[in-house]
Amino acid sequence: MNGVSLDQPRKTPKPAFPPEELFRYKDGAAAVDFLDSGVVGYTYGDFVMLPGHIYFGVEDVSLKSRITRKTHLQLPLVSSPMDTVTESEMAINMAMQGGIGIIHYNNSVREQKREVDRVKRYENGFITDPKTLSPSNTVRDALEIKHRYGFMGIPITESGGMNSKLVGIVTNRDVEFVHDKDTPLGDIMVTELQTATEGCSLELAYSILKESKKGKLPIVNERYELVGLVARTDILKNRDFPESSKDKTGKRLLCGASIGTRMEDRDRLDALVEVGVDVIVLDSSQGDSVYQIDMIRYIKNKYPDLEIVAGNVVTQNQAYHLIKAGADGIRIGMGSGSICTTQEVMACGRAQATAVYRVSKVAREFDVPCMADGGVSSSGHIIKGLACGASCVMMGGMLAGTEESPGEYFYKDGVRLKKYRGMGSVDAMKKGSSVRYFSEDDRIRVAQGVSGAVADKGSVKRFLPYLRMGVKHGFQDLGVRSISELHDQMYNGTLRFQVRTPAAQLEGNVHSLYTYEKSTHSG
Ligand SMILES: NC(=O)C1=CN([C@@H]2O[C@H](COP(=O)(O)OP(=O)(O)OC[C@H]3O[C@@H](n4cnc5c(N)ncnc54)[C@H](O)[C@@H]3O)[C@@H](O)[C@H]2O)C=CC1
Ligand SMILES: O=c1[nH]c(=O)c2[nH+]cn([C@@H]3O[C@H](COP(=O)(O)O)[C@@H](O)[C@H]3O)c2[nH]1
Ligand SMILES: [K+]
Repeated sequence: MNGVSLDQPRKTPKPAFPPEELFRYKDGAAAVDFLDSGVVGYTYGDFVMLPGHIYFGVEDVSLKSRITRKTHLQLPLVSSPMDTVTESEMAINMAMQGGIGIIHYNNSVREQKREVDRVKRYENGFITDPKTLSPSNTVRDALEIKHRYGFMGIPITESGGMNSKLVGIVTNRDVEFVHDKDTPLGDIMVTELQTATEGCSLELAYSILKESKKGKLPIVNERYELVGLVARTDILKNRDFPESSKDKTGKRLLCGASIGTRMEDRDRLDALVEVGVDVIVLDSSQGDSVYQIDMIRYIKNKYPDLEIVAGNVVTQNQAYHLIKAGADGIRIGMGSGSICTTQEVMACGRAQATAVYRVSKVAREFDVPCMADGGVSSSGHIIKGLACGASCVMMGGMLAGTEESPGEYFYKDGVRLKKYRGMGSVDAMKKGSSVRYFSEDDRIRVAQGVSGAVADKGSVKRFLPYLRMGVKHGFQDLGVRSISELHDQMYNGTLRFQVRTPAAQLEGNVHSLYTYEKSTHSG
């Protein structure tokens, strides 16, 4: 043993034992021993992984991964293309934290295009919809904004709105000692303004701010109309996202979007490509169809560089067909989602852990990354999805109750909730997806999902870092420092699993308590 004193920091992470000692005993089972079974399907709750040897800190764990052959992520998390989960706000925040969001298509082409465009144009630091006032607004109005939103530094424009001529700025200092709250802002606003022109880089905007020692820098177009604002405090915030997912330009956030496999989806595709979509997800519960194969070939022919995630699949043959057609990523899951009734209604699907294991094994032969989609309700499930061979994990229900998901919060029985529905629920079909479900003469609607509600989860700005940390701790316990190491250990049998009996599953959860509180994340 290479003795290292306890209070000395370990500079280069190194196990305390050589490999033959580290893995001396074959305890538990290899993935192949149970997940390869053609008879029984297992899912995340059915098993646990046995701990490995810790020889590095959580900060040494890297969660870098891929969603397609060429699309890299810093965090292996993806938000599902559902109309109660992913629009631009979710996608921006997913990408800022190193993951990616897939904009749903239960909307018009114009709406979906606009959402993707918002993500692609987003630049952290540039405020595109700042609160503005006009010269005839009063000090009271300015104080009201400060009271409500907690900030000062309000651009004053002729009309009081954006895209109107900039005439001044009002800061804390200007209103602080004004006794008459009815004083018009036009009387006290600062009119000698330091501005930057539309299209300037964030670096330039920040250097102007630093030099001028101002708090806010209005951005104007060639007609001196206000088009944005840069805040000094964002310089600091900007440093909080060094790991965001960027496209080939290195500047814009990554963004995905889903489409279907009908003729009209080709127009949708063109619109999305126009605004720079990075990943197209072909959204179907049963991906192995001639429709999807035609669509993959069509896309690869028209846009050879556009990355495609095909699916959904749960068998090796399904995956093989889509990979042969040209898929760059595979999405796995049929009936495992929290809102899914597919297995019940269609009698088709597969238990998720077995599906992920079997499909990923084939996709690995072709170097095509897999996404484990659905059935995730804890950080442990994310770790298990990755341990079964997935390169990233897609979530719907986990993210639906966050501030960044579409929809408003409401209260039921004193609990703050947000609506969450399956894309195959009657509710969602009524909104638009019914065209995908029924031919014109088909009057009978067969729903494949339900509509419900999930509890408030706060902001993904806090929730994703919590999930990231939970996953990193899991990797540390397993003794693996990266997803590729996890996969290597799983395939070569070093990573050990164990199936849990129903009693063991109960034991592994909270039990025997009269009451308890469970917090999903701090803050
Ligand atoms: N992952 C899962 O377990 C499930 C997911 N979902 C979600 O629900 C939504 C809809 O899923 P699906 O119903 O599978 O959508 P889909 O668009 O793949 O299929 C709907 C119907 O349209 C048909 N169709 C598709 N393209 C066609 C074409 N070019 N010509 C003629 N017919 C065509 C299909 O065969 C099917 O009968 C998606 O958002 C999906 O992710 C629904 C059920 C299960
Ligand atoms: O059977 C289904 N009927 C539906 O209406 C439906 N809508 C979404 N999905 C799929 O469920 C995934 C999200 O699952 P979770 O909430 O468990 O994360 C999603 O990512 C989808 O794969 C559906 N499945
Ligand atoms: K289900």
